Amino acid sequence: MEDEFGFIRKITPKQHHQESLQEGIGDDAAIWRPIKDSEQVVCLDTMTEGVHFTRRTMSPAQVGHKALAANLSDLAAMGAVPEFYLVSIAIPPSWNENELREIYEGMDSLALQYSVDLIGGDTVSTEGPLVVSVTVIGRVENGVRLLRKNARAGDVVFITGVLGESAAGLSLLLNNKLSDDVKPLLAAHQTPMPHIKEGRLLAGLKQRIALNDVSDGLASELHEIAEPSAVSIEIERDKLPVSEHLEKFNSEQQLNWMLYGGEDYKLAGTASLETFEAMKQQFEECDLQIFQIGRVTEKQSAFVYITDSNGKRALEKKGYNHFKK
Ligand SMILES: Nc1ncnc2c1ncn2[C@@H]1O[C@H](COP(=O)(O)OP(=O)(O)O)[C@@H](O)[C@H]1O
Ligand SMILES: Cc1ncc(C[n+]2csc(CCOP(=O)(O)OP(=O)(O)O)c2C)c(N)n1
Ligand SMILES: [Mg+2]
Ligand SMILES: [Mg+2]
Ligand SMILES: [Mg+2]
Repeated sequence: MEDEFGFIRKITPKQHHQESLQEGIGDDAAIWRPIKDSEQVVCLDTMTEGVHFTRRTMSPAQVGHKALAANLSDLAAMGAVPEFYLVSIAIPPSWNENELREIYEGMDSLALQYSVDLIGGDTVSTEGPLVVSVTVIGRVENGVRLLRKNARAGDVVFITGVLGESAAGLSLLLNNKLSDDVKPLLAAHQTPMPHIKEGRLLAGLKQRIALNDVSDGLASELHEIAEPSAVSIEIERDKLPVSEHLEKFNSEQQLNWMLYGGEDYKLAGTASLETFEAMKQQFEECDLQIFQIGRVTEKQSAFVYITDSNGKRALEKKGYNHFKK
């Protein structure tokens, strides 16, 4: 690596897509003009080598893709349109300049699909593992609040896609079981696509909807809705859609990945039956998936249950947890 200034020059975009951008990379900070009648939405997620990826599980371009995708997924869970992103990267000596460029290429090609502009960041060296933090900024129409606390008794619980593929992909990568037929599972882990379009459809309904993206696993995300909403949630085992790519694994393994695997980046939420019917119709028209998997109940607060042929049991708030291993 020559020096950080040369590196920054190389990763600076030659053009931008958001007309609201006034000043991007190159000064002390970026400036943009918020669009009328909309509110700003912002979030940040980090990927650390050894925790979120290893050299064996992900290529540099995939690390870049996924770091941005995980953030876009949080904007999707707020129903927002993504506009800008910033990247902080802490670089150990073991990563060369080509690999770092590939990380940015991975981000860039995903960013292009949503016309999201890179407008800043920070570059530092470290003796620790590689750490990439991405901040994304977006907008949502005034007053749209797809909040975790919005669930109410009687609501339908839904998800916008199948779950468990990413965890299955990770398991195959870690156990070196790589054949052509598992490629979709590897892709689910390495290059997940955020459900921006789904989030925008949900925002467009202008109804009360509780929403969360699935980063830590369905069980954990449903608790994150149940707790602030002070409701309980019951899902049905038989209603959880099983990915065709998971069919060859046994039912217990499938369920474990679906409930606790995480990094699916699909959306999970609740809405009234009436809103859900409207949702279903719009998703169908756009050829997008949505599945009803359960109901919100009012009994005891903040429990999540699953029912199957053996009856009903409580689901722990288990899933990926950085401080419990
Ligand atoms: N270190 C931190 N400092 C400040 N806020 C944080 C920090 N970590 C997480 N948060 C905030 O806590 C909330 C939950 O974060 P998190 O569980 O990471 O959500 P998600 O799974 O959607 O990424 C978010 O509002 C996030 O911005
Ligand atoms: C090598 C490796 N081991 C384990 C995992 C699994 N994993 C790491 S972090 C994580 C959860 C999601 O990351 P987090 O930082 O909690 O994102 P957030 O919930 O803030 O979006 C999972 C399932 C992985 N991706 N790679
Ligand atoms: Mg987070
Ligand atoms: Mg989230
Ligand atoms: Mg998490």
